Amino acid sequence: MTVLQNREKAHGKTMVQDEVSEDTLSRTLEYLRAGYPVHFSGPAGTGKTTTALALAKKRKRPVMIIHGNPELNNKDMIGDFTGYSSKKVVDQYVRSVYKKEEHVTESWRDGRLLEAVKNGWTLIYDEFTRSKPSANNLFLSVIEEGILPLYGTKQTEPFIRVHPDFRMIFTSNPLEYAGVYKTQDALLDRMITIQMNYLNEDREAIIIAKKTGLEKDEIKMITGLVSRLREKCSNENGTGPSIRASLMIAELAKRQDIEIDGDHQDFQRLCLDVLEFPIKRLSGETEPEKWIMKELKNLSK
Ligand SMILES: Nc1ncnc2c1ncn2[C@@H]1O[C@H](COP(=O)(O)OP(=O)(O)OP(=O)(O)O)[C@@H](O)[C@H]1O
Repeated sequence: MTVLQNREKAHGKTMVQDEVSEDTLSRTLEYLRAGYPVHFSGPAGTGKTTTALALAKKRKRPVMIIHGNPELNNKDMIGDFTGYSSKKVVDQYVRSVYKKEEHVTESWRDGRLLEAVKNGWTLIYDEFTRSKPSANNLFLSVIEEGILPLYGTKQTEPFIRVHPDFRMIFTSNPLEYAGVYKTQDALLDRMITIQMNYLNEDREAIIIAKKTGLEKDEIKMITGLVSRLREKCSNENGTGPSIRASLMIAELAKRQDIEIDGDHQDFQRLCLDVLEFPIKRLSGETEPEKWIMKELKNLSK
């Protein structure tokens, strides 16, 4: 279970903000305040989780994170009995009298959703479409009726009421991604979906400069290279490498003191290592090294 007490840095996800992302955050914060769940949807590496964490931090409430996966079920969400605890008292104070009392109780552990709902926390449900749609049915009652049904839990109450401070932020990848389930329309209909897309090379360079301490102009060579390759991939009806690839190249070049120069052999090797496989995988291009080397030529100093 992941509970963040207003600590974005715990995931290394400190958000670098500019005017556009500040605007997104302030708009979505208003939606949350009004009680609507917010959903960030878009390709991998477009900053959905980073934005969700920064938004949750703005509420200044503890944050519970659930990561979507096909194994997730109602027991993870609501809770489960974890076993038995027993208490036995044997009283032989009077020798001729033998008195034995035994109490057995079941031990209950709250699930993640129940805990967040009860305490009025902010819930981030990251990549929620990776869970089976049936596991997400509970959210319909939470959003629509303001109750969390305690199905099949042997609890005496049939449901608990949602705390008035409880709020939800969802993130998801597009349906074409491997391992993503189609979400019930009824659930999508009840949230405000913000489409996230790749940032342009300038905005990516600002983020990476802040994260690595390298000069923005140098980083722009990397983000330019990656975004041109991304464009080529999308022309082939695929998706391309994300900001993560640019971040890897920048961090590794800095760490190994490699000059950011398209003619430099070590830099070429690094770019090929980072980019060849994702381009091949995402676009289906059989000779990605040719694309990369051609773009690197334009980066010569
Ligand atoms: N505004 C930003 N400030 C700081 N870092 C950022 C920002 N946007 C993206 N990043 C960095 O880019 C990378 C990808 O971001 P993030 O994990 O938020 O993307 P995502 O859309 O949730 O990806 P996925 O769908 O693969 O989970 C991370 O390393 C993150 O730290």
